[in-house]
Amino acid sequence: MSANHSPAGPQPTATYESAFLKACRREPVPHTPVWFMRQAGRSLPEYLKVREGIPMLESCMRPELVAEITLQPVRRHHVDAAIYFSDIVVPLKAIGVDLDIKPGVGPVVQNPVRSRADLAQLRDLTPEDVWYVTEAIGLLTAELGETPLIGFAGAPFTLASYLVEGGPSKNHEHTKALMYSDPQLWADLLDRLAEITSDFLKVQIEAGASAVQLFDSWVGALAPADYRRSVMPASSKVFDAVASYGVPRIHFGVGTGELLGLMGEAGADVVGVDWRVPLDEAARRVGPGKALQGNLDPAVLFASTEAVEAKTREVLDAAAGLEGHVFNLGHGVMPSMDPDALSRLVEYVHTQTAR
Ligand SMILES: Cc1c2[nH]c(c1CCC(=O)O)Cc1[nH]c(c(CCC(=O)O)c1C)Cc1[nH]c(c(CCC(=O)O)c1C)Cc1[nH]c(c(C)c1CCC(=O)O)C2
Repeated sequence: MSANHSPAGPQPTATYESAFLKACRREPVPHTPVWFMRQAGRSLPEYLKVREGIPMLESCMRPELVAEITLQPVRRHHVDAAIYFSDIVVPLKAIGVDLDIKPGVGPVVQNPVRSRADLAQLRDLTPEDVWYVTEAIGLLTAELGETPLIGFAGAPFTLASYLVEGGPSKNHEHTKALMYSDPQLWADLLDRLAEITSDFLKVQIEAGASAVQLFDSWVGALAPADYRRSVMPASSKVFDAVASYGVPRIHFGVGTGELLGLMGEAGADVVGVDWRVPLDEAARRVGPGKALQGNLDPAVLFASTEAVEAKTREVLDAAAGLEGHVFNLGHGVMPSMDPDALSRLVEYVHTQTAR
């Protein structure tokens, strides 16, 4: 376990004093820190080159390749944080769930989880199951210097959605059917996923990740009362499980305008906001004591440089009164984006917010 991340609490280091971690802790920053969800990936020619012929899940299990792909956007865009290259289904694959990531589709699960007997697929995760994560993070922290590394995991609801549907889904119909018709099985499934997710995040923090993001990408499909009753206990369990490490915990979902307060309450230090709610309004919904992350509409990156700057200015203006702000897109980088536009955006935010 690295000295930086002992349960006794983080020690002051150059990484600890980075703009990204300061913003997460709601401390004054030299400039607004920037990173992008899905910053590593198909928008970068250097990514396409090193991934050539290697299936997605296999690439997540090769430490040198993971380190290289994670570093690519840091070198190119000068973002303020790296995000560990992996996928939300990696811990499920690691415990033996029969699944694959199909290009252009996403995660596909061979035997969807729909009955109590299906829960047997979900055994505990051990650090040995994901040895490559520990090894890759070791390589990364050595290379990254003071740039913090963000670890991540899928949140119980979003993982459950893939497991129950068997693949990507628009309406989450099997998932919601299970949640409403068998609340006990649903609660047991989410609790199981919370355990696996907690253990997966602990591996990443103990290897050297200085922050974690819990992706609940699809939870915006739920009404607040259902979120509170059927999802929040499992997400809270994950945040509680890693609280003692003292690293910032970020929580993000898409279409979560009505859930922002509850997602903060679940135990996040930083609440991620998509592009649908301006950050000043998001801050009112989340309440005091939390930093916010976001929230430029990713599609803006397809517009002219002037339009990108004008829309970015709107985000920065709405963020002016926040306790802490990490600049990001409202969702991930898309494969067809121009990487140069992303590099220019990082520089624009840095120069506009230099203090
Ligand atoms: C829902 C979700 C998934 N995976 C993830 C989420 C949550 C974030 C979000 O809301 O976008 C998380 C994820 N997946 C990936 C990362 C890498 C780190 C980063 O942000 O830079 C992260 C953080 C790599 C990836 N994960 C995936 C790719 C693309 C596959 C490839 O490059 O061959 C990458 C770079 C595959 C994947 N995996 C998933 C989808 C929907 C897809 C896209 C399928 C496709 O369009 O081909 C599931």
